[in-house]
Amino acid sequence: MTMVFLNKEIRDGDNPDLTEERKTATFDTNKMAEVIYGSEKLARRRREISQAVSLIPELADSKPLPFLSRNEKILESTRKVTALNEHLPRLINMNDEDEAWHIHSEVIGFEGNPLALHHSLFIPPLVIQGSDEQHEKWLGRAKRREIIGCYAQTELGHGSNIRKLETTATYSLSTQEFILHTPTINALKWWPGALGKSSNHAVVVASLIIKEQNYGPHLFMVQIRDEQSHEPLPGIAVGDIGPKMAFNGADNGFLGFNNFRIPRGNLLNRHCNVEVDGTYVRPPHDKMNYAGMIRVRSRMAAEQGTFMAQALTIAVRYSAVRRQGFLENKSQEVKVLDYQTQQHRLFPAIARSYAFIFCGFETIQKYETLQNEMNSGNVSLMADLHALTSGIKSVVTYQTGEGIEQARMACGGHGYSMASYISEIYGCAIGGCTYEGENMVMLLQLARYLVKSVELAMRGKPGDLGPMVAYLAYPDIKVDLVTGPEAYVKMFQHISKRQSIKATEKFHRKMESGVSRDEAWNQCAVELTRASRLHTRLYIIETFIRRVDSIEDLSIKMVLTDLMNLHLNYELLDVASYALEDGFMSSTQMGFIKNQLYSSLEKIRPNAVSLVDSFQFSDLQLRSNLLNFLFQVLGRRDGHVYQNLFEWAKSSPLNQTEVLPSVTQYLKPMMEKAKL
Ligand SMILES: CCCCCCCCC/C=C/C(=O)SCCNC(=O)CCNC(=O)[C@H](O)C(C)(C)COP(=O)(O)OP(=O)(O)OC[C@H]1O[C@@H](n2cnc3c(N)ncnc32)[C@H](O)[C@@H]1OP(=O)(O)O
Ligand SMILES: Cc1cc2nc3c(=O)[nH]c(=O)nc-3n(C[C@H](O)[C@H](O)[C@H](O)COP(=O)(O)OP(=O)(O)OC[C@H]3O[C@@H](n4cnc5c(N)ncnc54)[C@H](O)[C@@H]3O)c2cc1C
Repeated sequence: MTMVFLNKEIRDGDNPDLTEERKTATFDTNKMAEVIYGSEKLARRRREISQAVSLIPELADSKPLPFLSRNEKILESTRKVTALNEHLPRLINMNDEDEAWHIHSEVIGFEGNPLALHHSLFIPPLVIQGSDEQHEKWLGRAKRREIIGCYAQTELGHGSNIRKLETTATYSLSTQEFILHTPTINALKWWPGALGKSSNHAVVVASLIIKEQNYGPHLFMVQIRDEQSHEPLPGIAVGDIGPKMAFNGADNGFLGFNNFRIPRGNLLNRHCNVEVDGTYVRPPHDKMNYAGMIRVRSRMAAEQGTFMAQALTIAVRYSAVRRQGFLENKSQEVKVLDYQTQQHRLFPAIARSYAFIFCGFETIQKYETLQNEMNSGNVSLMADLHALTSGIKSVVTYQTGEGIEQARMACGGHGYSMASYISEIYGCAIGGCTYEGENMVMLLQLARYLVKSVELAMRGKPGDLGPMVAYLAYPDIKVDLVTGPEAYVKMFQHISKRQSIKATEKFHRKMESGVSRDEAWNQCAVELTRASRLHTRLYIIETFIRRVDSIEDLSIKMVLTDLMNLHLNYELLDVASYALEDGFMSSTQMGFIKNQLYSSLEKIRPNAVSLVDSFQFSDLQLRSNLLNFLFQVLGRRDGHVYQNLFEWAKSSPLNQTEVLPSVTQYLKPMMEKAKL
């Protein structure tokens, strides 16, 4: 029997400690899910999809993944994703990217799979950069998965500095073909997901050469394997790059070309072209070929927010059933969630998860606007969005890594077991600090934009500043934090503005002292990245406040206001030294922030479990469902952790035999020898 309470999912048979938590909720988790996922329909669809998936046995893991070899992992992830594809048209709206993302993370989890990049990095550049004719030729086939593709940009020797990619695509006037070539070992493509063994096509980024002139990186559609035999085509060397920190269900690969010819029509040419006679037609923006990267980065805030939310769901539920030590009542040990230190570890990270997801909605919408504008030839929004998403991808990936690691530690010893699933989530999420632009490199991209903006403000042209950086020209007026969120924003604006100005002035001083521009930039780089982080954290705070302001349901608004206040105080405390330094913040204000922070922890405590329940991750998604497979068990919705941990241990292949060969071959002879 299911008891209906504000939190709609209280079930008989659940661990009573968790049931108790769910009863103290002051809001309805279904309603909160609507806020998290953007609408009643989206939240409901997620639940419906999870429910439907749970009824299809072949979509469950057939074996516990941590116990599998690399080959078995790839086989299993491929089995699941192909089985999923069979069911997909019945389960989701095939045109809805959110539904597709949800069902894949539900079924595949964090191991990766050979089609993940096909949908997220092969089809999108084809859509963005391909002409109508090229869509006609490849898009349908790709969408129907007649062909499998990946995105091959990074090389062994270069990832960040795309202008120095060494793979060349030389236009041959006589045959009207491009000749792809890998001139050195360093020029081998290296890292692309699903390139090694699964893909038979790739969008390849190579330097376009026409009549010995280098026109920089361009995108080409390249078939790399035979469609029948799946053997590499002559002139192609391709393979897997070996095991990684995570994503071991996917075959990240290498790729080399030996004067491999492709037709002229394989240059993705919606925005640029090479005509038959070798005339180059420029795109409307120099960095048009980088647009796909803006797209992926714009999706990373929401993506990473949900990664962290999954780790926190596991850690918070576990913290409510784990009892250890005493507070006042010496007859019963307390839930570890009652310790202030535990709350301080987990609750600010919950707030960040919400903040990143809300911020993610805004960036995805901004990207969609950019895409529409680009389609009609307007590229004026590109620079702003490039700067914004560069900062956001860097800050959210780093803070998500911190949050997931705290979630792991908050689970004590069991957090270190793969039964927690947290290490797998961490391995996947932390890759985000590197892929789609190494974080420092991307922070420095945003810094270029901030420096230019400060220079505009200094030249007395504040009117030329975009809305995102208008605050750089605001006067400094002291604020009283008691007055609420707006005062926090103003305090943060002051801190961010001051750091941007300080870094810019330092940069100018260096140049004035005779140091070259590039060298001066490098000597200020740490200060510049600090400016970028502050600017981005300010932006995230503002999106959180905007989202909470827009909510009508009072019970939801109240708990999200608590969460937002926690976020504001936690973030400001973290950067307070910047404002204490110039006296903009007083030590009294600092004390106020700390007290507010501790009081937010207390306010959130009764809602903690329901705040993570609201993400509505299924046990399958958290790999906590022991019914389908003996797999990770710590974040189970029903809270029955201990008996399932024991089952998990029993399922270890090591326990399938009492005496291991390691004992018979080595330990026993050693002990026997010692007895002689
Ligand atoms: C379940 C789990 C699932 C999870 C599934 C996980 C899957 C993971 C898949 C991963 C895929 C990948 O990693 S794919 C590979 C991704 N690779 C990257 O992201 C590479 C990062 N590097 C870059 O983007 C570039 O090289 C960059 C750093 C920007 C430098 O480029 P350049 O040298 O050409 O440019 P610069 O000289 O520095 O700058 C020149 C100007 O161009 C502007 N500029 C630069 N990029 C711009 C852009 N995109 N849009 C607009 N403008 C741009 C700058 O602001 C400058 O403007 P001014 O200031 O006005 O001059
Ligand atoms: C899980 C995963 C999946 C990936 N998938 C793909 C894929 O599908 N397709 C693809 O093409 N690529 C992929 N990549 C590659 C990825 O995009 C690159 O690794 C990434 O862009 C970083 O580039 P790099 O390896 O050259 O790092 P480097 O640039 O070599 O970074 C090394 C260090 O140098 C520093 N550094 C470099 N340049 C500067 C600078 N200008 N200023 C200051 N510091 C600097 C960095 O901050 C870093 O600390 C993937 C990578 C991973 C980890």
